[in-house]
Amino acid sequence: MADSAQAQKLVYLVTGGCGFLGEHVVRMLLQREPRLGELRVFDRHLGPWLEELKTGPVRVTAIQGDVTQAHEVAAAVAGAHVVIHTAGLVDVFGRASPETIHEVNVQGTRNVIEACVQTGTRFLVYTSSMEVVGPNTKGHPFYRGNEDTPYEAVHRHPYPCSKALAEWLVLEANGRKVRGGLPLVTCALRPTGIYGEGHQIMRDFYRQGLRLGGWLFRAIPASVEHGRVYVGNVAWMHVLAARELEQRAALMGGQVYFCYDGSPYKSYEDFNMEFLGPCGLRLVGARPLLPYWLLVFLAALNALLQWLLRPLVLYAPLLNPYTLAVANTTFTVSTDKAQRHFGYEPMFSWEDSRTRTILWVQAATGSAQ
Ligand SMILES: NC(=O)C1=CN([C@@H]2O[C@H](COP(=O)(O)OP(=O)(O)OC[C@H]3O[C@@H](n4cnc5c(N)ncnc54)[C@H](O)[C@@H]3O)[C@@H](O)[C@H]2O)C=CC1
Ligand SMILES: C[C@H](CCCC(C)(C)O)[C@H]1CC[C@H]2[C@@H]3[C@H](O)CC4=CC(=O)CC[C@]4(C)[C@H]3CC[C@]12C
Repeated sequence: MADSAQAQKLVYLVTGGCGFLGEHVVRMLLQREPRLGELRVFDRHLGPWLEELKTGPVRVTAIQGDVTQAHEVAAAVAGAHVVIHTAGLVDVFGRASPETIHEVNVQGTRNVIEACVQTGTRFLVYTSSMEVVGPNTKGHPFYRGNEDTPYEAVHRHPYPCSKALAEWLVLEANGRKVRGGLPLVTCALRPTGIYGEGHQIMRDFYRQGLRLGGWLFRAIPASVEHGRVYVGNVAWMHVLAARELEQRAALMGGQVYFCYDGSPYKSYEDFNMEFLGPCGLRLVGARPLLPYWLLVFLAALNALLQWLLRPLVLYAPLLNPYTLAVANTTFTVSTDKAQRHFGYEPMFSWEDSRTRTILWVQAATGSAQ
């Protein structure tokens, strides 16, 4: 990546490259990174769609592996110029144990950092989350906040705890000497709730609506705003950050960036209706149909049932005390830090993002009208 080697082809590694975000990062790199010579896609579960990418001009190497296994990570990282670490266990529903979440998100990230240090890879972009900041357990609103907005970040749930610790590890590793003696340069990107093609929870809401005869029932007041960002823009931000890390190492190294775009500020449910509405669903109620205390009770009941049934069956509904608290607490970002530090502008307008997502929901659910 030095001046004398402008034409040098680079090796990128994307961990979690077959996930919702990871697939978009992989495709974005292939479309928008002209210096890409080889793209390594590392995931526990490889997607069949990778095969079609292997016929293009860039060498695409699919690596089935587990980030919790240090030797597998080190083998994948060896010889890579840049690592984009998106692999993670995204679980706020109690499907996995706290230990497993920690193992994948924290130990997995530690393994990636150590592999960079041991093998001489200098540039690491980490997919963090808004959840490392909040919403906190006290339900304090974070209204149009930026990376410097003071906020009492208090974590109890295993997922935000693990993301916060992993992010800290990544930022703390900035400046460590890698093999060969040069410094590691790291940064962390913090998406808010990501939406777009491949968003499984959106599909779950659609199916839930169908089961209820095409109706969804408002549970959260429309005044509670929830930050959302389109997956294509999050992917683009990763690609740009990775590209600029060397030239702007002093500015970007050790920094965090919220992921943002022109998506409107709305409640979680009203935002989802931007896509589910055109697919035939209706949201009933200008105000929540159930009193909040009843939702709290139902969420607690779900948590109790999950605990009681665990020896027999996995019961993991969308509503639990944690998801209710997140959905019911305003958390929106307003920042231009990524633009100032590495020239990020959203690649997709809100209209494009909306259209693409609607087309995906329609195709994924066979709901085109
Ligand atoms: N979905 C969202 O709204 C947000 C996600 N994030 C972060 O973005 C990243 C990607 O999330 P999504 O794409 O939504 O999740 P996802 O579950 O679709 O993708 C995660 C990928 O990581 C892989 N993976 C999981 N455990 C692994 C392991 N032990 N070894 C190797 N690969 C493993 C999975 O197979 C999957 O392909 C995660 O780090 C998550 O914390 C951050 C903010 C919001
Ligand atoms: C599933 C929740 C909505 C259910 C509300 C109910 C039961 C009342 O209808 C989702 C509300 C907010 C979501 C989370 C948020 O977008 C932030 C996230 C960031 C991440 O890093 C991972 C995903 C998530 C925790 C996301 C998960 C679903 C919600 C809790």
